[in-house]
Amino acid sequence: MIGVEEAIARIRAASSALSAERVALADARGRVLAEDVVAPMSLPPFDNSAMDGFALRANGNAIAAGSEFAVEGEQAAGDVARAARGEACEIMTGARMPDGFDSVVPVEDVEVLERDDAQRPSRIRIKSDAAFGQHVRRGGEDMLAGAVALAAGVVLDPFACMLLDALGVREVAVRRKPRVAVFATGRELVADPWRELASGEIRDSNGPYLEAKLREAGAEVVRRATLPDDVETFVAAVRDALALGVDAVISTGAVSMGRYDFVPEALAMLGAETVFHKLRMRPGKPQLFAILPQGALFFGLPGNPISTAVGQRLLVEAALRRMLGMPDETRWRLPLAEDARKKPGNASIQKAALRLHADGGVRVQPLRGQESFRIAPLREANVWMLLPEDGERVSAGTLVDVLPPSHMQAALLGSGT
Ligand SMILES: Nc1nc2c(c(=O)[nH]1)N[C@H]1C(S)=C(S)[C@@H](COP(=O)(O)OP(=O)(O)OC[C@H]3O[C@@H](n4cnc5c(N)ncnc54)[C@H](O)[C@@H]3O)O[C@H]1N2
Ligand code: MOO
Ligand SMILES: [Mg+2]
Repeated sequence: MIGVEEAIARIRAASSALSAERVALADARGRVLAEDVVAPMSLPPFDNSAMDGFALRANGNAIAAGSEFAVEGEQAAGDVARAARGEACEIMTGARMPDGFDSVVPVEDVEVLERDDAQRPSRIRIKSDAAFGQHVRRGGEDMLAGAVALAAGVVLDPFACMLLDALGVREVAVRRKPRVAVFATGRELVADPWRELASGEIRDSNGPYLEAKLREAGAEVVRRATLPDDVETFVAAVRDALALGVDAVISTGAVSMGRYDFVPEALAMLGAETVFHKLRMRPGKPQLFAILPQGALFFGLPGNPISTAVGQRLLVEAALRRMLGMPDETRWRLPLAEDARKKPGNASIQKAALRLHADGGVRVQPLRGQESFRIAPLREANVWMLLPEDGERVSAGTLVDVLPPSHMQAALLGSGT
């Protein structure tokens, strides 16, 4: 039996970046850049005023309080470049600096001495010393044309899109979304939320959970179904999914030791190569990973809801990140808020909550109810923590691995198709 890190390493080795496609920036939110974006222009594009006030020519010198200037004309945001004339020019925030002007005095730091017939200031006195170049936003100060604006592998979240919109980038090369199929197995499962449960039945919660999390992680769920405990039906469903050209098939249930745990048999029938089955990890021990004949990946996640959730987060997301050309994830290392218990000999992945403490530090709080059937503690959870194989107690204050919420790494990935 292999450990968690070896399992992740094997999954990464089996996953490669998908092809790129060009899409309009407006449709690219949440997608992952496949190529660096080079800034086609500088930001700001031209020297402009940061304040409403008066543009002056300081010519490299400070301007003393009490200095007076004749004002000629005005320059508003949107006005074209203007040739230098006069000693001062009325200027608005965002307006292009007129040629030859280099400093701006805000309107509130100015006394208007005279006005023209249209009641516009024609002579001003500045109230306090002004520094050369003040309140001017220089062209290219934020970003220079030709600089790498965003690197390949970056998620186009709203911050990234704000930059690209400002740069006038119309189209970007992004990775194709991984296409996945999700099959929840078990004849006890009821997919239709309107149907009354018969004796022995439960609702399918893994299927909708996986669909939501896979989308959030950047995948497109092209098929999702609830299947009975029947190997032939399962094999047929996987073949149909492969015919749709999926990159991965993800199932839940039927990977343990029960009479109806048929997934290993189905994989043999499909001619798949099983890379691992069972990990030194709790919960989620019977995780299965295989490669289907056409190269699609197969994840057999154990049926208990928490085992499914940790398999998706720890294993499936490692593959999706490679497919999307994203950097492999780096875990956070944070101190435990209190002692945590675990079984020796197995890594333990636990429901946990990052909490901000009065001292300003963030600590990882292990939550009550770690059993793999318990989903109610997830109401409090915001991360998973991963404790090492050795030992049965990890004491408060120890730095532990934390898997951050995937949306914090993957931003708004796949919030719709
Ligand atoms: N004799 C042994 N029995 C079990 C072992 C073992 O080592 N020896 N391992 C246990 C562990 S650990 C796990 S995890 C589970 C894994 O079971 P399976 O992957 O075979 O899953 P099922 O048997 O189909 O279901 C397990 C459990 O989860 C519920 N379930 C399944 N699918 C869903 C779903 N879509 N939504 C909600 N709940 C679901 C199912 O009803 C069962 O209660 O095996 C242990 N047994
Ligand atoms: O490994 Mo199972 O997932 O403990 O419940
Ligand atoms: Mg079972």
